[in-house]
Amino acid sequence: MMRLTYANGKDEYELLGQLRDRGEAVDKKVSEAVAGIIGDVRARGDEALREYTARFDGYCPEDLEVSRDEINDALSSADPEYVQALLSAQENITEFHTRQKHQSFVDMKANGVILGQRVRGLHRVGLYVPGGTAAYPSSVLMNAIPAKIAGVGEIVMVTPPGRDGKPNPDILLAAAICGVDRVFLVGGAQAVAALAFGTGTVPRVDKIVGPGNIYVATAKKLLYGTVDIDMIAGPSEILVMADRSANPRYLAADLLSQAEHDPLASAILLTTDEEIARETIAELGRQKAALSREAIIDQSLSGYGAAIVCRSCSEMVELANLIAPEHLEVVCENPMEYVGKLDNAGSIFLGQYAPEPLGDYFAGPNHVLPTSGTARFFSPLSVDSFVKRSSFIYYTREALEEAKEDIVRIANSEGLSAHANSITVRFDEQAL
Ligand SMILES: NC(=O)c1ccc[n+]([C@@H]2O[C@H](COP(=O)([O-])OP(=O)(O)OC[C@H]3O[C@@H](n4cnc5c(N)ncnc54)[C@H](O)[C@@H]3O)[C@@H](O)[C@H]2O)c1
Ligand SMILES: N[C@H](CO)Cc1c[nH]c[nH+]1
Ligand SMILES: [Zn+2]
Repeated sequence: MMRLTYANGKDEYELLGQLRDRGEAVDKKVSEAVAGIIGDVRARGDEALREYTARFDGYCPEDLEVSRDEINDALSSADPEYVQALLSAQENITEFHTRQKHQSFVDMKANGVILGQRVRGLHRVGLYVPGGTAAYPSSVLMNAIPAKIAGVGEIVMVTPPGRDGKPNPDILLAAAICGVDRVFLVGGAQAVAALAFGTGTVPRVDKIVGPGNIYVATAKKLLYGTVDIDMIAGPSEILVMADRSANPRYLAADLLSQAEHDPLASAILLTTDEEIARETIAELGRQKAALSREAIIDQSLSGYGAAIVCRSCSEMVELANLIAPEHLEVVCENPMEYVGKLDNAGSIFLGQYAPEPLGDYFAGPNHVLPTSGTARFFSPLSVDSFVKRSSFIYYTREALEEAKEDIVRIANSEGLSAHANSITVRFDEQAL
């Protein structure tokens, strides 16, 4: 295995370690500050929420909730072609996620026993949408659509106000399209705390989803348990596997698409062909100079980028499974052959015409994916992320009597005589 660097000189395994650490960076100072904000919002509710909004966002709107009229206006005043693009994306995302839906079931056995599982949407979910340049309408779709399909009772969105105290119109538009129920202009750790505890204004939710900066992510981590959370999404990642059939121009474009997200984003090329590696590196230089986010791209490529020349396709597969990337492109001949071998990736893009941004915006699968190597054990955001299951059991007297001895034996082996008694009391007058 040989490594051609975009800009630095680390070996493959040092790079892997760094990719994981990015997602785990816990800043003690930030944790302390966030714990303080959480405690304050819990104790003082809206008063604290307003104070932090004014301090961190520079302005606190009189009414923290965006009115229904304002949400509807975002839809009526938007560019119709943009609305149509979002509606087309919505259709694909809805179709894909509908396939994920699990039904409740009831199993009625011949002896009168009834067993079942009820699947229901969470009652109320909070959707965090970042402010600033990373406010992505597409992320509103990716969070709200599976929540709707799951049957969530109410979707409450929070997003920081802009410096003018107003919401981002594209975010409001996406909220209107997806049927988000309520929108509040609050952000940061204080918004997460408000959703977790409820304040006079912001209602308490069962689960908080959506990405955010270090303050938001730390608040979600600290409040997990008080409220459920989706995941802590770290900086974006793309890993591309390419053989000699690949086009370096496309490879570079796809790597840059994720590098532009964040200075901590990672863009790595694995290839069996040294010439492809060299040409892709040349293309990266040429294309990035023409893009608007060159400074971010430079930091991302030099910090967490690499082109690695592998001895074989199976070595590429081995390395891909080790890295467990958020996005994995397979730009090889017969890409379908790889699907069953790639165990650790958030989302896999197959062939020359499935570039990563297709998944970010349009194809249908979710773009909220595990990062920093957590694709080893986490899955993409899905309808399952928004449901709760309860099982139920009905037994007849006869069925319980038949099971009695087995249950009592197991209870006694655990030394739990009250458990055993709860069974025998129903059949034995002499029991307690
Ligand atoms: N993985 C994904 O899919 C994805 C998508 C979109 C955005 N993101 C990430 O979301 C993040 C967005 O960050 P952002 O800052 O633009 O928006 P944000 O909404 O996450 O954070 C803004 C809030 O941070 C708080 N804050 C700022 N400085 C603070 C301080 N000193 N102390 C306490 N609180 C403070 C403020 O309350 C402010 O409202 C980026 O890191 C981006 O990479 C990830
Ligand atoms: N690629 C991002 C997740 O890593 C999601 C996104 C939103 N908009 C564009 N891209
Ligand atoms: Zn993206």
